[in-house]
Amino acid sequence: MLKRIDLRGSTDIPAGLLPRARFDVAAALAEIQPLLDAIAHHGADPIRRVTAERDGVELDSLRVPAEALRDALDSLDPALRGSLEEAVSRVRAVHSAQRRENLVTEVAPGGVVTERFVPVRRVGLYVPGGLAPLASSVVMNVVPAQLAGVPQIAVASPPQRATGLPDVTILAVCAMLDVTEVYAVGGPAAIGMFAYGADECAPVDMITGPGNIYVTAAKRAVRGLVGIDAEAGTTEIAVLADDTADAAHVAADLISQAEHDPEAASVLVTPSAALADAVDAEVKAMVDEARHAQRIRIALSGPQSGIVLVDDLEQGLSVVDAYAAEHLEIQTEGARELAMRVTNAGAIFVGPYSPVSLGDYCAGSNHILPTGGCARHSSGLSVTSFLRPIQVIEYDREALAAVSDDVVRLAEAENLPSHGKAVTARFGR
Ligand SMILES: NC(=O)c1ccc[n+]([C@@H]2O[C@H](COP(=O)([O-])OP(=O)(O)OC[C@H]3O[C@@H](n4cnc5c(N)ncnc54)[C@H](O)[C@@H]3O)[C@@H](O)[C@H]2O)c1
Ligand SMILES: N[C@H](CO)Cc1c[nH]c[nH+]1
Ligand SMILES: [Zn+2]
Repeated sequence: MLKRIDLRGSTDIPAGLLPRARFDVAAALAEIQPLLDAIAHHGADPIRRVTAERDGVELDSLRVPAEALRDALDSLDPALRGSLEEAVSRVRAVHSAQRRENLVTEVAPGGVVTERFVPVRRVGLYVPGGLAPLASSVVMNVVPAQLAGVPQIAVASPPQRATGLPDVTILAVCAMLDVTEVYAVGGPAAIGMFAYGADECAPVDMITGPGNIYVTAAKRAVRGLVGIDAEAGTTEIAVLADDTADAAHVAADLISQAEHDPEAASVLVTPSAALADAVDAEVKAMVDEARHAQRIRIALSGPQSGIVLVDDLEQGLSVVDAYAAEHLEIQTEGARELAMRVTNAGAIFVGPYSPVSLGDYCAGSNHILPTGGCARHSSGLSVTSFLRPIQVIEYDREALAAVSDDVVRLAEAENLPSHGKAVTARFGR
């Protein structure tokens, strides 16, 4: 089911040889740009129209009423509530450590630069709810935003056909975390609503959260007007494994992420042809038993998935760095040491007992992670995603005088003498 790419004997890793989806974010952007333009010009009407067409829901108000949030929490199964609370407490533990104190540096006597970490004022958090209602993505979005001190938090998630509201567990988690501003809007329409404002929803300053390729494209389109986190699009897993790995575990992990989307990518990188054969056999046996067998089969047999054969773990490391997966599992001898040498990955899962699905819910790490190679330059969602460092510069007379000749010389070198004069004017020169 998984195609083979044989890189053994290659000295370089041509990007075109690595498994990637054919339909990319740029192509999706062309499809949804007219919807974004319509929302920018006409507000809620195009949102109502696309929601009726695609989600089968005629929206009256975009906003979820407060009583629906309360009812959802009241009806939440106690065991599920306990598991959600466990997830929240682990995510809070890890993310609390990311909070930042002001940094004060005395650059020279009397010359101080203070770096203040200021939270974004208003954020729109997207929670997927198309193929699966990702209540855990409420936790992964809201907890870091709250710890950063963001004063206004709005959440959007697609309405479900049966209720006309977002999934009931998603609503319950919003209520659990004291989020009261929730919208029954999904996909690129939600991103447009957050960016431009519509009806009751005032425009936000930043949009975060995962979603399908159209959500990702919409985030790319509005970037600049608003801030965004990484492009956290269609799920990917890469597993770097040698013959110490358990083929059944590797297969289960590849399948777990393929379950998200027919476009999801599952890639095994291994120097062991025997492991490759064993994983392939396990995958074939397991897929038929899976609840979402059809979706998984499409994902695993698509051009975005496959098994890459390498000479050794060193070449494997180069391949996974070039691929820059959202999730990278390392199931090899000396896995921790290898993990510390990886430079490009959204998150790294080390050893036989750290599967990606642990990180999806309960590791304490964040599951909103960069996809499509964006892990080369972006990172997963964190408290710092919601904080902007603002530098405050404060020099006294003596400190400015001490460095004035340098400023004048540097300004002259750039043919900007008035810059120098703005300093010397303070000393009657
Ligand atoms: N990278 C990450 O951090 C991460 C985390 C969790 C999930 N994910 C990914 O999130 C995605 C969730 O996708 P999903 O589809 O299940 O839910 P979704 O909520 O992202 O998208 C569904 C919504 O999009 C709308 N929509 C779909 N196509 C559209 C189009 N062409 N124009 C306008 N609206 C459109 C639907 O009507 C619906 O409202 C999956 O691909 C999953 O792999 C990524
Ligand atoms: N694996 C997803 C990130 O790509 C996150 C998730 C949420 N629920 C289950 N999984
Ligand atoms: Zn997952």
